[in-house]
Amino acid sequence: MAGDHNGFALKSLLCSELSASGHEVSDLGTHTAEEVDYPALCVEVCTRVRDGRAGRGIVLGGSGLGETIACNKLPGIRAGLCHDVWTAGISRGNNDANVLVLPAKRLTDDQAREIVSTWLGTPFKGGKHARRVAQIAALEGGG
Ligand SMILES: O=P(O)(O)OC[C@H]1O[C@@H](O)[C@H](O)[C@@H]1O
Repeated sequence: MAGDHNGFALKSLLCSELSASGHEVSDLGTHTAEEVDYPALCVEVCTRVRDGRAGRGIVLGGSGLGETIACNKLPGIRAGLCHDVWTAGISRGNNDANVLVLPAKRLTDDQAREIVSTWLGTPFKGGKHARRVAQIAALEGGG
C-alpha cells in the first residue's frame, strides 16, 4: 500500500486494520502529511505486484486520478479507481484489477473499508472477461 499526502491518513488506518485482520501488509509510504509527488509511490506498489512480491496493491490519493493514470502505465498492471462497492466489484470481477486506487478526499473511513473488503474478496469471473483482459494486455505492445 502507498498513498500521497492526501491519502496518508486513510492509508495508515487501512494498513493497521488489514494487518490486524491477518493480511500481510507493506506500508510503502508516504509516512507524513507533507506534500509528495505520487508517481514514484505508484511505481513502488506496482513493481511489487508485477514481480510477485505482493499479491495485490492499494494506492490512495486525493481524487486517485493521477495515481490511476500512473499505475496503468506499467505493463501488467490493471489499476481501478473505485468510488464505491459496485465499482470495486466490477474492477475485480470483470477487469481482474491487481491494483485498487482509492479517492481519499471522497471517502469516509467506513466507505473505504467496505470498498477494500469487497475488492479483496471478489474473484475474477473469467470467461468473456478473460478474453477482454487479454485484449487489453495486447494493447501494451502497441495494439
Ligand atoms: O493535492 P495536490 O498536490 O494538489 O494534488 C495531488 C492529487 O492529484 C490527483 O491526481 C491525485 O489523486 C493526487 O492525490
